Amino acid sequence: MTFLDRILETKKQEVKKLRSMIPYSVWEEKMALMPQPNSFVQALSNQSPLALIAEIKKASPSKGVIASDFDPIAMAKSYEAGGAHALSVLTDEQYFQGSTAILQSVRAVTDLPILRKDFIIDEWQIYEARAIGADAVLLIVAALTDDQLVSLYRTVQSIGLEALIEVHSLEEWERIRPLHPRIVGVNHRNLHTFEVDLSMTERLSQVIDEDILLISESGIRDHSDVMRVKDFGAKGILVGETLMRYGSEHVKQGIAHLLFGANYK
Ligand SMILES: O=C(O)c1ccccc1NCC(=O)[C@H](O)[C@H](O)COP(=O)(O)O
Repeated sequence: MTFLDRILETKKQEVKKLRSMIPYSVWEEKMALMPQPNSFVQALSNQSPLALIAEIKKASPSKGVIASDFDPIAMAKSYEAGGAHALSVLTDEQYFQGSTAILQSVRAVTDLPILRKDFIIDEWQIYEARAIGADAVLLIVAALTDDQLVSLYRTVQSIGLEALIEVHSLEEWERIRPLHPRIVGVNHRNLHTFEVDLSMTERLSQVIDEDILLISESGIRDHSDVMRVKDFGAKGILVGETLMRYGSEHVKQGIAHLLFGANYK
């Protein structure tokens, strides 16, 4: 069993339990009260030098606890003040120490578009995402069959959310191409070994259509990495650990260093 299989097995059990506790009608009522989602794609388009999705991430399977003094609200405010164009919030509890409550608390303090970062396998999670204030959800191609991808993507669109569809290989890109996504995430982290390979963006940017917003994800450590993926063709980056390690007091400067380099004043 691979690590991804393990996560998906846990997720299946979690969703089964939650589905039996909270029926769809609860989300339907809550969704009706929510304001229109903020467009993730719009917020990330045409940004210079590229768009930044800043991630709120307390811990991860590859690194353990990243932020021991985790304060998601302070972090969200600092990300916004530092110029992030959108936020990503981990809601998986078991492997990332995230939660839907964290996403809701972040929603209350920012108008930036929020991506619900989780292992989405069931439409129930998409309705929940909309009801708690997310504007977009992550769909990981490696975690889904073609039928699931089509059906979950349609559900996302039917309730006015957007999907960041994440690929790790050329084969996965070919699987989602017929969906004509507007935004695609290329994840540099191998989900089995956790190794990070930035050249994944280079390889995939050669085949991903020019008009698609290509977001480079994972393992981006400094300005030279940012420039590297930008040169490869990325239009945006998704960064968690590097920014989280600055802490909310220093992350504004961290974003400037990441995007503009050491000479930034
Ligand atoms: O971060 C992990 O260790 C991880 C392990 C297994 C599956 C997914 C994982 N991360 C999810 C992400 O996609 C990252 O949180 C995101 O791309 C940010 O990465 P980073 O900047 O390296 O924190």
